[in-house]
Amino acid sequence: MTQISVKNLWKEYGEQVVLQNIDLEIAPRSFIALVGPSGCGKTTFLRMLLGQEGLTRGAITIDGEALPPEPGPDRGVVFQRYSVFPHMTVLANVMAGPEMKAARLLGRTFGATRKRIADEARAMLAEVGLAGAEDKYPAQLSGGMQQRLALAQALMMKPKVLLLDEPFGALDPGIRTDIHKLMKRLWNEVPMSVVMVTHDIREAFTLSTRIIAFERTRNLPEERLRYGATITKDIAIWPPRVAGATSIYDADIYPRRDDPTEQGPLTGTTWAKELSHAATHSA
Ligand SMILES: Nc1ncnc2c1ncn2[C@@H]1O[C@H](COP(=O)(O)OP(=O)(O)OP(=O)(O)O)[C@@H](O)[C@H]1O
Repeated sequence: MTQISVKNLWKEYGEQVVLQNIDLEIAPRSFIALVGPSGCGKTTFLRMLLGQEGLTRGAITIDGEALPPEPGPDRGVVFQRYSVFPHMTVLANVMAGPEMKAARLLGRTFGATRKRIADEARAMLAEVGLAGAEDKYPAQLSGGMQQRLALAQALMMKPKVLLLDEPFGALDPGIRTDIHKLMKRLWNEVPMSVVMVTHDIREAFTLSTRIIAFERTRNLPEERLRYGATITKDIAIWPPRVAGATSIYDADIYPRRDDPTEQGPLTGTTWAKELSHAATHSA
C-alpha cells in the first residue's frame, strides 16, 4: 500500500516562488482533490509528483523511497486533453505502455506476450465501457470516450498513484456524471491512490476522500514574486469514504447486476485479479 510524504516542499521558477512550505501525508488508497485559484501551482505540484518537474527544496517520498527524478510506471497520469496517441487505434493506445515495458525486457514483444497484453487491453477497454471501439482512432471518439481511453491507458501500467489534471473539465455535465461513476468504481477496485486537480468543488466532494486547497496567504502585488501558495485548507470528507469498502456512496456505482446497461465490479478480469493479488502481497 502506497504512502506518499511531501516534506517542506518549495518550488521556485527563477525569482518567482510558486509553492512554499508544503507538508502533506497522503495515506494509502486516498483520493485527494487538489483545489485552488488559477495559477496557484496545482499543476506544478502534480508534475512534481509525476517526476516531470524538479523541486527547489524539500522532499517527496513514496513508501519511504525518494521519488525517482523522472516519470515511471508506478505513476500514471491523465490530463484534460491529449493524454492519448492520436495516430494509434484505441487498442494500440492501451497496449502501448505494457508493450514498451515488455520490449525493454525482451528486446521486442511477440507471440504469447503480445497476445496476453492484447487480451488484457481488451478486458480493460471493456471495463471502461469501450468494448467495440478497439479499431477506432481517438479523433473518432467523443470527449468522454477519449477520457475513458486515457484512464484505461494509465491503468494498464498498474500505477500505485494515479495523477489526474482536470481530467473531466472539458466534458458535458451528463457525460461527466457517468465518468464520475466510472472513476469511483475504478478507485474502489484498483489498489491505487489518486491525486486529482479540479476547479469543480462539487466534483471534489463527489469523488475524493480529502480536499486540499492551495492558496497564497500574501497576495499584494509587491509580494507576489516572493511568496508562493501553501496549503490553506485540509478537509476530510464526512462520512469517511473508504476504498473497497461498501458504503452509502456505493449505491450509484454498483447498480443491480441484472441491469445490462451497467457494468459490475471489476473482479472478473485478469488484470483486476493480478492487481488484487499484488495488493494482497504488498500489504
Ligand atoms: N515551466 C515554467 N516556467 C516558469 N513558470 C512556470 C512554469 N510552469 C508554471 N509556471 C508558473 O507557475 C505558476 C503556477 O502554475 P500552475 O500551472 O501550476 O498553476 P495552476 O494552479 O495549475 O493553474 P490553473 O488552475 O490555471 O491551471 C504560474 O504563475 C505559472 O506561470
